[in-house]
Amino acid sequence: MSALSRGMMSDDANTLVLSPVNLSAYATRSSVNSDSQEERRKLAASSWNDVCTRHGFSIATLPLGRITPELLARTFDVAKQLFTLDDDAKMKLRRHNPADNMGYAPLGGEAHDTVRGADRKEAFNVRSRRCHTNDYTGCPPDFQPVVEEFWDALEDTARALATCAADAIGVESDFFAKTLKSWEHCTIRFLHYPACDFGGDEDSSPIRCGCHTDFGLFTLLFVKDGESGLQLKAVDGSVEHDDPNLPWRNVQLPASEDPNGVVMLNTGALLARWTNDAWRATAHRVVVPSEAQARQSRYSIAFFVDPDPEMEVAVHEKLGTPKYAPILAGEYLRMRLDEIHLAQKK
Ligand SMILES: O=C(O)CCC(=O)C(=O)O
Ligand SMILES: [Fe+2]
Repeated sequence: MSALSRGMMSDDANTLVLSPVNLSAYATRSSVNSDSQEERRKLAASSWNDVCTRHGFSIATLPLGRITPELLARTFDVAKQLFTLDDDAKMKLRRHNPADNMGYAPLGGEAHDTVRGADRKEAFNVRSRRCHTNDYTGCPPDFQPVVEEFWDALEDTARALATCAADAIGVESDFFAKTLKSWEHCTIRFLHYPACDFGGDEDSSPIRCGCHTDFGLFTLLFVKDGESGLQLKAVDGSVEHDDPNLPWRNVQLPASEDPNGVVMLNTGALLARWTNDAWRATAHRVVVPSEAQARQSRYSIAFFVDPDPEMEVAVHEKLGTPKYAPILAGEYLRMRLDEIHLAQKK
């Protein structure tokens, strides 16, 4: 467990301790629609709203719906087995291209930050089995069943969070959730950042994941053992991308949280656009903060939640004069994915 990620420090210019938001009233199905349930939902929506109007990152404690610490641990185990395959075996899992965004993506395949160079990460992407054929040939035997169980749990929870987001910004409860039917554009991305050289400080060390904002509605991010390295820029006003005037801040979990029992929630650029910038999309990156961190692997799992591609993303009339023209969700995602792959070719 990383001491760095669970320090006793409070917020300062260099660190941001993520606020826990209690979303269980949304994630746990209850047949009883009691007043207290209603109160808990209101509290959840308003506390998530409070974070997201400042920056997009918060945490929720597991279990959240069917996402339990136990299922998460099993999922990390199979992901680790996959990344521990030898290089030849992993190259056979390579099905990654901009059009389908599935399968293995080797080291050096993506650059978010063209100045710092390619990300020091390898990834394996899985998409909804209802719309896509994930090819698990060559994966460890338990990978597919565990990942499918995890996917189903993620879907349920993401739908609940979409409802909470709509309540939080004061539009119809199903405003976002009704755009999540096919899950066609959602992706689970398993990430492994292997051990690497340490250059003396984070700026002269390899970048594990370059500066970016997530594209979609929101991302559920799980970081094994809460390993450090994640940094963000808490934005002010309508800044979405990397503003050189804002400092990078190290993300920390509250000391009271078990790092393997939380999920980080991160709102994406599409949601910022959809809420007319009422909610933030926050630039973030993963660096190598110390020699000790450089010496070890870092594992994380991101579930990128994107509306179905044919859904129109138009600012709700309750959210003021639209700053953005309506766009189809699929068109928007394609535009953002192309940006990464173009940057990589530069
Ligand atoms: O691995 C992490 O902690 C963050 C990964 C991330 O931001 C991403 O893949 O979009
Ligand atoms: Fe991200």
